[in-house]
Amino acid sequence: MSQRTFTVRVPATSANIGPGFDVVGLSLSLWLTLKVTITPSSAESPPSPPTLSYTGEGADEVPLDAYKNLTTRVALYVLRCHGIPKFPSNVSIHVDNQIPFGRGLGSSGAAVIAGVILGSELGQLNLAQSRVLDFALMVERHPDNVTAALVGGFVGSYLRELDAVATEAASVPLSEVLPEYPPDAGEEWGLNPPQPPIGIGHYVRFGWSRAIRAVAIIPRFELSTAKAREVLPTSYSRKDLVFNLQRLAVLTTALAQEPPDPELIYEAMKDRVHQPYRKTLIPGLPEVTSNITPLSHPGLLGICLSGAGPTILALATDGYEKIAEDARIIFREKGIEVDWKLLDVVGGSTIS
Ligand SMILES: Nc1ncnc2c1ncn2[C@@H]1O[C@H](COP(=O)(O)OP(=O)(O)O)[C@@H](O)[C@H]1O
Ligand SMILES: N[C@@H](CCOP(=O)(O)O)C(=O)O
Repeated sequence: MSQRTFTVRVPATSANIGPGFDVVGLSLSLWLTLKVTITPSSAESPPSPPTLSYTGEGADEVPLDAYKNLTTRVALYVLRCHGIPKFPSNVSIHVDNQIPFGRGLGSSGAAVIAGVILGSELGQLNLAQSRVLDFALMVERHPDNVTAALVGGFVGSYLRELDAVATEAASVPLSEVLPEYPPDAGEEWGLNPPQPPIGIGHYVRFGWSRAIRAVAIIPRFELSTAKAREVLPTSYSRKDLVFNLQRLAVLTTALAQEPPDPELIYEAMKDRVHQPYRKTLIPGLPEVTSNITPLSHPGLLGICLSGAGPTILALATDGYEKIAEDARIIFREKGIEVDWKLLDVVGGSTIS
């Protein structure tokens, strides 16, 4: 048997786009890339556990132990669900990552999608795209990032209502889906991990005007998505829900129109479901989103928190640098330094 190599690429994502909390996501031109080599065992190359190397964003903090790293733990979960108790021998994985951790640009969603695809490739399982999504949704329970990272573009998704048995399978604690440590010497994990119900996630890809680019203004601090979800209320007023539903309905079509209409989009990117609560964690958020407008910044269409933050996403057709530099000034007044990147909407995950 000869050496096998393949490459998995998964894009960054920006979820919510204002009113679409846990519903819409946009794939953006920063990539998580895995280069995988599987060398057949031989006298010169005896079986060995997977080796991981890592460059780019998060290189100084990401675990390189395959039983601790999110991507490889997800891959192992997929393998175990298919009756394969461990990684194949002699797998080496080099990860190059452009997606900053904990900034609201979908780094964990990308790592999860990469892990499911990795598991499918290592086990030669040939998982269909919808099944990849099912596995990803067992780990990352909101569909917006993982769906956009998998299929690419501007995407809306929902989770199917599950029957009682499937609900139980899908509500297993993550620690059981992804046990963190290898089994003790001489033992193997059982082959009965919770299987994802079939067809959990459903999505549709919206149109996207080719004129629109994304300015990501990225504060130099991390905010975990879990922490940014803890501050959200468990119930909302009808007024606030209607506010968001009205805007989301308009936004999904407005971002496909040529030319895009800033007056329509700026208002349609406002939100009352998550951003008002997250401002306590992101000093400067309300000032940036209310002081940078299409009137003050020609070319701007709309501005919102990217995912759970702290990154700010500005959609624009021009004036990118002024938008970013003025946001920098506002954040600096709050003692926060930022980096910014001009990004494009890209296609989804690939294996080559
Ligand atoms: N490429 C990666 N490999 C391994 N773990 C990752 C990778 N990307 C993200 N993670 C994990 O996900 C965490 C960030 O997830 P999260 O808080 O949801 O923020 P984000 O908005 O970046 O998705 C990181 O601290 C790290 O533990
Ligand atoms: N809808 C989620 C999206 C989280 O995205 P991330 O990129 O911050 O992980 C939320 O707003 O909590």
